[in-house]
Amino acid sequence: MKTFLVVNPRSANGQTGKRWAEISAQVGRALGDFGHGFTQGGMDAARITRQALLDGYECIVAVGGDGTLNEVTNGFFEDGKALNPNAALGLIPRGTGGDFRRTFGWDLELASSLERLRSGTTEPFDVGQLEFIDNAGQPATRYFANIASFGVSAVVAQEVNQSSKALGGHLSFVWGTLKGLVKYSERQVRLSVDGGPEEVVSVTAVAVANGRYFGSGMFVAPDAVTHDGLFDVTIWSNYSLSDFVLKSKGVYNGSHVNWKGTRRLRCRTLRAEPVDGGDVFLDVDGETPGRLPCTMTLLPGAIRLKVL
Ligand SMILES: Nc1ncnc2c1ncn2[C@@H]1O[C@H](COP(=O)(O)OP(=O)(O)OP(=O)(O)O)[C@@H](O)[C@H]1O
Repeated sequence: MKTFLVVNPRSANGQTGKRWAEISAQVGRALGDFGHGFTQGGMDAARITRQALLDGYECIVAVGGDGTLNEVTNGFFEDGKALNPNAALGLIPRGTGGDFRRTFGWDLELASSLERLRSGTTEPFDVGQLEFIDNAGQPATRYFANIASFGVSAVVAQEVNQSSKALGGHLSFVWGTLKGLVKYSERQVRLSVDGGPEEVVSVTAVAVANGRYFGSGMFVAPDAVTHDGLFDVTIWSNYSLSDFVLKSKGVYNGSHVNWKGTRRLRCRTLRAEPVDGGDVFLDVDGETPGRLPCTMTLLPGAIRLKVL
């Protein structure tokens, strides 16, 4: 498989760029010839990915955090269709949050990533398609690899992305979660799943999950599978700052699914709009591109994923 690496030099707090000579030498020893491009800013990874696929590369590897993985995933699609459904997405995780890799139990060691990339194994990979209102107020489409959510999670993501993440992934998110919960007030949102009847739910956060973790290790969708053709949706209602502080362990070990305010369902599409017309923001694989109303649609096995 012709391999191309999309490298975010700023990921892992700039360590990826600083250590690139060393990383690329190891990649070359493991894979032989490979192409690569450095990202320069927002959505650059998608542009580079699209070009690499058009140039005939069959395996595109995101070298960065969940944000880079999201942008690379976006680059696999044009006009709602995969450019090459047989092309594979790979990951050399270099992020601070690292939620996507946790679903698969992948560590941060370069040697284990290279073992995955060297193996010929791929599996079908479901991708989420999100139609929403972007930060400029325009209708937009974005794809997601891991989890799209709305409610307090987006306020937390905004807090975390504005910080330097110098505390490291976990502490940055714990601090961001506390600040987000102080700022956020519960919102009423009209939901409809798989085109069924509308229902108004009280939203602390709603996570529409392909993978299992968000918020730097919160085990929000413990049973999600990235090739089962379904979103796992977790709805958190009427949780307060004190719930999260006093019972935070449950969010990280998955036992929150048994709490009174947690509800779960599975679906292929979900539509959401705020009841009172105010802004409810979105968190898409850790980025905050806009707000509701939105429609999320699962594209089953839309591309392939490099696994061991
Ligand atoms: N050259 C660059 N300079 C500054 N920002 C960049 C550059 N290239 C990409 N970006 C931005 O970096 C963000 C993605 O960062 P990424 O997720 O890879 O790393 P991270 O923040 O360390 O990890 P994580 O998301 O897992 O916490 C995106 O918002 C992207 O637009």
